[in-house]
Amino acid sequence: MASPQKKLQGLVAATITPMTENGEINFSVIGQYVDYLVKEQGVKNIFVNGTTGEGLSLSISERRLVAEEWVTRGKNKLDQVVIHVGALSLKESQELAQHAAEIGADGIAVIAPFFLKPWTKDVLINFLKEVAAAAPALPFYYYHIPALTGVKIRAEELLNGIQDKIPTFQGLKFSDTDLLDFGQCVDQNRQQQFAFLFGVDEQLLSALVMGATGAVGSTYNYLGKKTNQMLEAFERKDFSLALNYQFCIQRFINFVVKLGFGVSQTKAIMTLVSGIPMGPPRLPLQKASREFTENAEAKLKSLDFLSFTGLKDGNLEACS
Ligand SMILES: CC(=O)N[C@@H]([C@@H](O)[C@H](O)[C@H](O)CO)[C@@H](O)CC(=O)C(=O)O
Repeated sequence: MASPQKKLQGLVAATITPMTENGEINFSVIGQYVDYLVKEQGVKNIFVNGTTGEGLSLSISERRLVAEEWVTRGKNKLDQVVIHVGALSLKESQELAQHAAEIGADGIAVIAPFFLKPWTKDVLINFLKEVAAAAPALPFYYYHIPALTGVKIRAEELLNGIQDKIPTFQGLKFSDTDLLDFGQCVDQNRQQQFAFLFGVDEQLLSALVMGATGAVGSTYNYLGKKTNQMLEAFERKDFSLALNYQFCIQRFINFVVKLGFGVSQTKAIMTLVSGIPMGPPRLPLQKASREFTENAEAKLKSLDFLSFTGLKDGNLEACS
């Protein structure tokens, strides 16, 4: 089992769950997917069964199998595999947490239950604590994504004294645009060694300034290399170059957001960029349209984000 002291940092790809055309999980491409992330994108951490992975649309047995496959295929290749084990049922969440520990995952993350919701910090902490206790040797991350869960308890409030209640608490995955809340999470916990993982890829540079120690996101599946260049520029304090990279990434995200962007579109883009078939999403999501994919491809080419395009000369938007 992985050491709880190993801090999760840098880019973490929120993995897609590959599916076949008839909606079954396509386990056969996960090994290839690991190699692609490591070799082509320079991304060595993954976040499995989260939003991008359609974790809440999978059955519990599917989630167990997907987690197992990523851990097995990632062995000696990936640095860390974090499994999202959030569920509406505390029992299911605990089962998944225990399973993650058994298979040798490096950490677990949990979202707030979003149907019958916790309305106060203390109730949410009690839920998270019960899940974390099912995997007492695994680092625990709270996955804050209020726009999707509808649970608006501020992360700053939640983090106040959290390690007294959840000794394995190791960090926050913050998928929200409230940089006041995020900044205060960092500022008020400077004495702790928490990981502060930002989850809004198009705003990562601002979060780095606020003290983010890493990032979890869908675009790191196919823009990991570009984003790593931004992280390197930031690390070297070349802020102007870092901003160039962020703007370039924003140009792409802004473009696809206007077309309608979500998990289905992420699957289509990843298939296009990596050549690995990600398949359709599961209902209630709908497959991305052909028109979306064609437009996204043209934009990727114009930004020189597709390594095989060879269009450099004509490419006005390409980043430095
Ligand atoms: C709402 C959503 O899906 N947000 C993404 C972002 O990576 C997002 O796709 C990106 O910032 C583009 O908007 C991640 O925060 C989700 C994520 O990390 C996950 O799949 O668990």
